[in-house]
Amino acid sequence: MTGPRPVVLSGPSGAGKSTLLKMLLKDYGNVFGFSVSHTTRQPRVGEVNGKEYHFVTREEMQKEIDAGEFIEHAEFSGNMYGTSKAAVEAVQAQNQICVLDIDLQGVKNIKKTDLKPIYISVQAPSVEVLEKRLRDRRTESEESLQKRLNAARVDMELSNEPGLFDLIIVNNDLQKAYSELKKILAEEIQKVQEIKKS
Ligand SMILES: Nc1nc2c(ncn2[C@@H]2O[C@H](COP(=O)(O)OP(=O)(O)O)[C@@H](O)[C@H]2O)c(=O)[nH]1
Ligand SMILES: Nc1ncnc2c1ncn2[C@@H]1O[C@H](COP(=O)(O)OP(=O)(O)O)[C@@H](O)[C@H]1O
Repeated sequence: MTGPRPVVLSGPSGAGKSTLLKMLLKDYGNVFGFSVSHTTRQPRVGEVNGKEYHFVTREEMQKEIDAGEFIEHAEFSGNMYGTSKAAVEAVQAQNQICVLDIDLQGVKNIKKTDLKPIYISVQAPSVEVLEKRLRDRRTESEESLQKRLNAARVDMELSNEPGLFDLIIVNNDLQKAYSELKKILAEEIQKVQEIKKS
């Protein structure tokens, strides 16, 4: 049996992907499972190894990439990020909808695989709003913030490419954005809930 379709959440750093994902996992904890990526960036305060990310060194990650253990990987803002085969398989083994939070390079590389997810881009209403959200989040140094804003400008432009995403959510009002997200996922959520009931 083929499991439920995975979901890709992409979009600039600070657009609200993790916030929306947390809401989904809170409301449908049994239906969705997060694909825990690997990264070489430092953990933020409150982040737990194995939960938000597998925090690894560049050497460790390169070794696993060379061993063919990754579906995709990319360099973002001076760090490596990647989705291991094991991360996706762990979620699929539970018959859950696998959610991947990946950048645009990841989206392009996932398109070359047979994963066939629903592609969703989460965008902020403007670069100015994005900058304010990132500053208020207080997770980034000034250097890291500027790198993210530069990447965001590129993301905002390239994400409009026709056919790249199934849906672009402009996250202005959080509840509205969440409703849009739930709406596009409704059919898939229902399928999983029915399987779990039977
Ligand atoms: N290609 C790819 N991108 C990833 C992966 N994991 C996270 N990212 C992206 O890396 C970027 C930075 O993520 P992070 O450092 O957590 O910062 P945040 O998005 O500001 O919370 C975001 O655009 C994520 O979507 C991955 O496994 N592969
Ligand atoms: N609609 C919104 N309005 C105001 N602030 C928001 C909204 N959505 C998210 N935020 C805040 O913006 C910051 C960035 O959101 P986050 O989910 O961390 O983004 P991402 O995961 O895309 O990097 C967080 O501090 C979050 O609480």
